[in-house]
Amino acid sequence: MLKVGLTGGIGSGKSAVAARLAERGAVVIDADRIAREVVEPGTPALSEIVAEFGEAVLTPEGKLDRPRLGDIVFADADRLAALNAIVHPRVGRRSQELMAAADPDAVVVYDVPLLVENGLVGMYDVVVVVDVPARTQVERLAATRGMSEEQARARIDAQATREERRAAADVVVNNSGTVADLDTRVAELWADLERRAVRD
Ligand SMILES: CC(C)(COP(=O)(O)OP(=O)(O)OC[C@H]1O[C@@H](n2cnc3c(N)ncnc32)[C@H](O)[C@@H]1O)[C@@H](O)C(=O)NCCC(=O)NCCS
Ligand SMILES: Nc1ncnc2c1ncn2[C@@H]1O[C@H](COP(=O)(O)OP(=O)(O)OP(=O)(O)O)[C@@H](O)[C@H]1O
Repeated sequence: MLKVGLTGGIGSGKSAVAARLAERGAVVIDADRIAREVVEPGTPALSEIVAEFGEAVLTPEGKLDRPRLGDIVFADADRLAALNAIVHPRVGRRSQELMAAADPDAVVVYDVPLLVENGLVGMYDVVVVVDVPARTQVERLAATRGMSEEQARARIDAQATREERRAAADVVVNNSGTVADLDTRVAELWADLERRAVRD
């Protein structure tokens, strides 16, 4: 098994890269998706979040009101740390379970935004960083998720810097160009990962 940690800042294009790697045969484990699953209604994590942040972070249907909680935690580092302490250990455990269950011959890609922030670099054979300037992150988050510049900047500021991420990278995928350019970059990346998988 080749274990690949795939990371990048919010809106950098990690999921776009992960989807293209999955098409080529990689097993992709998506930390954002697991982070959603562990806070579904009825979970202990959701109860802990309500105890910490109050009923105001629930929708009338009893689900987590994600935009509301996002506005709270990305404006206050202490509150974000409190949320992370509830969610991250559960995401870590679940992702390890999925990794352990994957085909031993697979290229397994863990798509995780906070790989550098959470000190996970040493757990992977290869660390791939999807890299764009902050301005591009802001533009794409506005275009695709309707985020204001302020909301986008608050999230970017809660993450590692571009330099910190690049310093941790074995491979940097530049996603400043078009989607067609990204297809080419991912074809090169896949060839590189396959070479590494054979060597391992
Ligand atoms: C605050 C929440 C409710 C906002 O939900 P929302 O649906 O708006 O965003 P979503 O979860 O899709 O995340 C989008 C992106 O935001 C960034 N982000 C999310 N959580 C964090 C965090 N704790 N610190 C820094 N950036 C984060 C990532 O780049 C992520 O890809 C949610 O992000 C959350 O529960 N975060 C804590 C768990 C976490 O760290 N998840 C990231 C993967 S483990
Ligand atoms: N080269 C590109 N040109 C234009 N748009 C792009 C490009 N690459 C990705 N996008 C778009 O930008 C948005 C953000 O990309 P994506 O969701 O893959 O980022 P991400 O890094 O996974 O973000 P998050 O951290 O929020 O999960 C998506 O809507 C995606 O389709």
